[in-house]
This record gives sequence, structure tokens and C-alpha cells, in this order.
Amino acid sequence: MKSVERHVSDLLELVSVPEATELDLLRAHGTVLAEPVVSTVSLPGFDNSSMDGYAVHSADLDAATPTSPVRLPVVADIPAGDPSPGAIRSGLCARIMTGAPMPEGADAVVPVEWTDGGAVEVLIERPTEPGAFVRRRGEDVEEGATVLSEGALVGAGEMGVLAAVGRRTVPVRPRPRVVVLSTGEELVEPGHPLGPGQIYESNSYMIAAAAKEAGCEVYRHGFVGDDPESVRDTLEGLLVRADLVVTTGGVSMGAYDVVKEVLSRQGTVEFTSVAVQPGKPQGFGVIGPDRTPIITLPGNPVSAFVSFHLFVRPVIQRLRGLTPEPLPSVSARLTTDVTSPKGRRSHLRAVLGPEGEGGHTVSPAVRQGSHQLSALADADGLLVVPEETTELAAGELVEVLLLPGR
Ligand SMILES: Nc1nc2c(c(=O)[nH]1)N[C@H]1C(S)=C(S)[C@@H](COP(=O)(O)OP(=O)(O)OC[C@H]3O[C@@H](n4cnc5c(N)ncnc54)[C@H](O)[C@@H]3O)O[C@H]1N2
Ligand code: MOO
Repeated sequence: MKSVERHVSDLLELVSVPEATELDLLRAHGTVLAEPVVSTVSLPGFDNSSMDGYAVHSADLDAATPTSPVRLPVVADIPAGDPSPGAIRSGLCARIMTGAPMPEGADAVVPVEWTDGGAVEVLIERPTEPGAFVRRRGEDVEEGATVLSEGALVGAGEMGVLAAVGRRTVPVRPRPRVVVLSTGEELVEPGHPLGPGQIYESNSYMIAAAAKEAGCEVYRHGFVGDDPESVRDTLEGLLVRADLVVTTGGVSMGAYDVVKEVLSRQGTVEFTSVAVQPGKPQGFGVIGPDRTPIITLPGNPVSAFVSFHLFVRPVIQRLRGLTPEPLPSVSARLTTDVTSPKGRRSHLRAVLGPEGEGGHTVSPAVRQGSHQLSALADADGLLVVPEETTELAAGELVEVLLLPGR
């Protein structure tokens, strides 16, 4: 059987880092920068007040005390956005608001709390020093400085920086468009009545959500039955929307394993067994005139979920312009004995205990079948049992892959 690492590297061969494109700021959220961003402005763009108070000549207040306050005439009122705050001569002051430009001549701001708050003249009870409560032009970002590096993921903080330096558009690798399709004659859309032998379709919802969480734009087509022609036609129709197609179901050894049947004929998709549990039957390749990458996951829901995180996630990372990496992991001490099939690397859904003196503990879920979805809701990690290990005892240290968002 093929190793997990070999399968990941084969999958990564399917895709390359996409071309950069210039996106509007709003649409750039969650994308990766294709070039460094250099600021064309200084931040702040002008000296301004960091407090609501009075712009003063600091030397005028050298003698100010609570018992002998200094009295200054207030000769101007400067709100934020004032285009021409004028100049203040020594012996006078201006009322000024947070963010308002400093008037020429003034070298400090006295917060309103240190005064009597007068609008015509003001009593100030304590001295100050040059530069007090003044935010200097360029003290945050100098014009011409690089504010974000190539490869930066545009999250909330980066969005703030981009907007603050006035960028309307940014060169990025756009979010990959992932199409999700499930197959199976037994499937019924949630919310509709079930007939005999039928089950609710859950994989496309789960995989679409996982792809969205991984930073993709997702089109969940839902599902098709086991008729080869409709599977082929549906896939063809979906290609126009896809940078990557992910299917579930129909890839093992059954008489109606339609994905395998349809795609094997094309000669560009390979079906293989990976030494992993769950998730053994896997397919990958390219389809259609543009050679769109496709990854076909097994239909058992837990197999599809685990395969997504082991195999699809790194491909998405490359498509986003990120460095493909396995899920982060911690080592933790088992709370119970576990067993695992020889020759396959097992991934057991598990709950991590709080970090104590001896590190984390980890408890595998009781129900570990590939069809047993329930523990997915609680699991925060996948406990890894290496290929050649068939038993582990309580107290042993194991690697736990951390599921995103937990
Ligand atoms: N003779 C063999 N049988 C099987 C083998 C094998 O090696 N030899 N492998 C088993 C393993 S391991 C897996 S995993 C599954 C994978 O099967 P398929 O990918 O062909 O998936 P299906 O047969 O279509 O479905 C399997 C299972 O999952 C349910 N399912 C499928 N799609 C969905 C969906 N969208 N939502 C919810 N549930 C779904 C389906 O009803 C089946 O119960 O094959 C084993 N068999
Ligand atoms: O590999 Mo299957 O994916 O065990 O259930």
C-alpha cells in the first residue's frame, strides 16, 4: 500500500501556485499576498492630538500648579478633520480633539481632565513637556515602508493595515474555487423523508464546510446517484466553476462504485490504496479540457473527513499560495489502551485533556467506525497510531493532530 507521505506528494504534483490577481480590498480577505505592500503614505499622515484637550506651548505651563493654575485664552477650536488649524502663538491655546491636526506653534496637548474645561479661557493645573500627547507624523509607518510581506495571509489585522495605508486593490492569490460532489443512490437531502435503505447525505455538507474553513470559495453541488452517465455529465458541467473538484463515495471495490468506474475510463485519474485508517481507497488526477485537478475521497463519512484533512488540505494550501503543511500536532499521554490494524496509520478521533504537569492527556472516542460520525462533533484531534504499531497502552505518549478551529 502507498504511504501517506507519498500520496500527499503525488497530490501536490496536481497543482501549482496560481497566478496573482488584483482584487478589491473587500474581496482580499482570506487571500495570500502575491507581492509586498509598500505604503505610499505616512501613518499618522500629520502630527495630531492623542487626547481631547488643549494644544499649548508647553513652556507656557512651566509654573502651573493646582494652587496656582495658568490661565490661557482659548483662541480656536480644532475638531478632527480640520483642514487648516492655523497657528497658536505663545500665551494662547486651542481646544483640540483626539485625531485633530496640531496647530502650528503648539508643541503639546493638555488633556481636558487636567483643566477646568473652559471654552473661552482655560485654567491648567500642571506643567507638561514638549511632545506630550502628540502623535507624530510617520511614527507608525514611514512613507515608502513595507507594511506587509509577500505571502502574508490577509486576516483582520492585515485588512486594517491595507485600508489604513489607503489601498483599494491588492495583488493576491485568490481563494481557490472548490466544487464538492457526493455520489450514492441511497442518499437523501436532509429535511426530506427517508425511504427504506436510504440515508441522509452528509458528506458534501461536511467537506464543503471543511474546504470553506480551509480558505476556499466552495460550490457544494450536493449529490448524484450511481448512474455513470449522470456522474460524468454532472462532473463535466461543474468544471467551469472549479480549480479543484472533491468527490466522496464510489471509489472502493463495489459493483456500483461509479466514480471509480467513470474516471478510470478517462485514463487521467488513478485509484489507489493508501496505508491509512480510515481513508484507504483514494483517487486523484485531472479531468476535462483544462485538466482540472480532482480528488476522490471514500464515501464513509469519517473516512472522507480524515482524508480531507490529510490529503485535500495540503493541496488547498498550495492553491492558496501557502506552504503545504500537515496539521499541527502535540504529543499527549493516552488515557486508555488502543488497538490498530497492522500496516495502516490509524487516525482515531480523540479529545485532548487540559495541559497538566505531564503535558496533555488524550482520550480516543469510544465509537471509531468509519461510518460512526457522532464523535466528529466532539473530537479536537486525530490520535495517530503508526503503521507498524498494533497496540498502545494507557500512559504511552502519542502524536495528536490538532483539528482546525478547535
Ligand atoms: N470489498 C471491499 N469493500 C470495501 C473496501 C474494500 O477494500 N473492499 N473498502 C472499504 C473502505 S475502507 C471504505 S472507506 C469504503 C469506501 O467506499 P466508497 O468510497 O465506494 O463509498 P460508498 O460505497 O459510496 O459509501 C460507503 C459508505 O458511506 C456512505 N456514504 C457514502 N456517501 C455518503 C454521503 N454523501 N453522506 C453520507 N454517507 C455516505 C454509504 O452509504 C456507505 O455506507 O468501502 C469499503 N468497502
Ligand atoms: O478506509 Mo475505510 O476509509 O476504513 O473506512
